[in-house]
Amino acid sequence: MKAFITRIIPDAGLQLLQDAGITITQWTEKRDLTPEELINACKQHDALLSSGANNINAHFLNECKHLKVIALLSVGYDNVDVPEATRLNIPIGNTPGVLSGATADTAFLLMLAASRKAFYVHKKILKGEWKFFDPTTDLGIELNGKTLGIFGLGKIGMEMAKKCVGAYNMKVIYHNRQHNPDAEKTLNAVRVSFDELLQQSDVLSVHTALTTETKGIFNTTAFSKMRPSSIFINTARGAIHNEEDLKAALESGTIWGAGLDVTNPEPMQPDNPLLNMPNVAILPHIGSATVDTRNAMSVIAAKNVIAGLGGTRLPHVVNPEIYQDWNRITC
Ligand SMILES: NC(=O)c1ccc[n+]([C@@H]2O[C@H](COP(=O)([O-])OP(=O)(O)OC[C@H]3O[C@@H](n4cnc5c(N)ncnc54)[C@H](O)[C@@H]3O)[C@@H](O)[C@H]2O)c1
Ligand SMILES: O=C(O)[C@H](O)CO
Repeated sequence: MKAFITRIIPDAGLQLLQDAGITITQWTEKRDLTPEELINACKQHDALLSSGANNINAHFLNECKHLKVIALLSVGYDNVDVPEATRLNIPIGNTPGVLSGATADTAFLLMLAASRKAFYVHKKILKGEWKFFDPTTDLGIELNGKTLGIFGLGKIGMEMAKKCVGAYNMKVIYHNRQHNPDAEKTLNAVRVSFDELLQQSDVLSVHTALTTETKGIFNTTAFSKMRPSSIFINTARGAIHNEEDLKAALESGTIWGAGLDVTNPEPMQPDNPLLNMPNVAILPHIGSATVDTRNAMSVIAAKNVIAGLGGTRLPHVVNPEIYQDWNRITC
């Protein structure tokens, strides 16, 4: 059995695949594969282990319907046409849970960096302007006792909420499809409507998946309901906010600041004005990028590949409905 891997992954995952007797090809170039290159590579393999950068759309899936499994090295799967994969009986695996702490750390880092204009004043040092800290424009704001609003209180949102309560005794409100009884019990979190989340948050942190419902939901209308002193954080997916509307809200003082680990499109271009705004902190989608977390993700992804190639249920499957009728699985 042969697996194609679209980026360099940690040895922990590679070792598991090799121990299972799977022949591996890894894409090691510093650029992403083109769609055609990905299809051509997958035609020679039985399984795909994919970074979030690949567009697993209906065209790809129909060209590569022989694949026994597609294991993502991510928890998000908005880059995959899941209904089409399900129709073609291709199990899709992801890596939930193990990256929640690291991604919440990234949201926390961005919150703090935006609140103290840290990236902006750091750039002043690089420009030889250490002495020119301007108390009329460069002062930050504090977070102690402020209200944290979480949009999408799942695994990562919960980790972010815990950190903010622990560090700054922040009050937690959230907007979610369902109640989160754990957060309500342990953090006194209060579930609110979307409008209340916008109106009451001092820091609003986005932790939902990108779906048709959440795409572009943070637009001019949403920003106009937020507090002028508020900070918008997005570590989920760039397309959940409208970048032009965010820029306008920051320029006009409709909101105070922003921290982004995800942009739309990615990569963000170096001349993007957001990169030079004082109250904005931007990172290049590094949410899960720690040695420990990437090791753990590679192990889950490898286990998903091994299960898929063995014709058994993936430990972490996005489309479990394909297992409703086991006879439909072709091994
Ligand atoms: N920056 C990064 O590197 C990075 C790393 C990991 C995950 N992510 C993103 O974070 C997302 C969340 O990951 P998670 O593990 O916390 O997922 P999760 O499923 O545990 O949590 C998502 C929560 O959002 C809620 N939700 C979904 N749609 C909603 C809607 N329309 N309105 C309100 N709530 C809604 C869900 O009910 C759930 O509670 C992923 O889908 C991924 O896109 C980014
Ligand atoms: O969804 C995820 O896990 C991250 O964004 C990594 O791509």
